Amino acid sequence: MFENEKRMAAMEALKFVRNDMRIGIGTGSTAYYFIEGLSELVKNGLRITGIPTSKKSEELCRSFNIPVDYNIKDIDIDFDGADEFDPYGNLIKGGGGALVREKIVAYNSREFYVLVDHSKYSERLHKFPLPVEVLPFMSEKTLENIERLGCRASFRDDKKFISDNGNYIIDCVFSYTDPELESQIKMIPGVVEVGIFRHLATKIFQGTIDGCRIIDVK
Ligand SMILES: O=C(CO)[C@H](O)[C@H](O)COP(=O)(O)O
Repeated sequence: MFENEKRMAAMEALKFVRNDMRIGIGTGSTAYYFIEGLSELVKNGLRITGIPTSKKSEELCRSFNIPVDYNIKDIDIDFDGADEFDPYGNLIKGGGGALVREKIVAYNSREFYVLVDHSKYSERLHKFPLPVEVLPFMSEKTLENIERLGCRASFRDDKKFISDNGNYIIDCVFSYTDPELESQIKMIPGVVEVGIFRHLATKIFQGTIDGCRIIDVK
């Protein structure tokens, strides 16, 4: 859905990539367009090092001959998609189950550029269930503890979905996903990471019917 908008967001963001940059490479269908476009630039001589946020994106990079290295201290810009964003640049991420690595890369990047289609915007985060990665150990209790915060929660694909880190994803339906929930959920033992990304995005590239809108996050 909205493939053209996703492609336009990715193409606009690619204009910010320069020689010798170390860049975070996201996960998902919008990130795919970014990786595809990046591979063309690399083919034409651009020198960059990529830090992929999932095994899938790493495989894609390698198949496109995009150099990959995880032993990088400074990441210039991270480019990734999102499931939902609000006017303050708060994000829900993890629809593809890659939230742990995505958050590590975003946190350690000087800039974090988010690539989305128009449908991802909400005045208040409520449309997309909040993904939470949890350890398998006593995960039923972890789910119960998360539900106590006021949501309906379920294991993704009845525990058949296993993250790149060997963990489960719990999808949590809140009537409103208050960004403040990030720290409350993270406090629960067994929780590895929460798909709320606050104070991380620096620019949002939102594909629209006739182009791409760039939002600078204050
Ligand atoms: O967080 C993610 C993966 O864990 C993705 O960035 C998010 O799900 C958006 O994906 P898409 O670009 O396919 O809509």
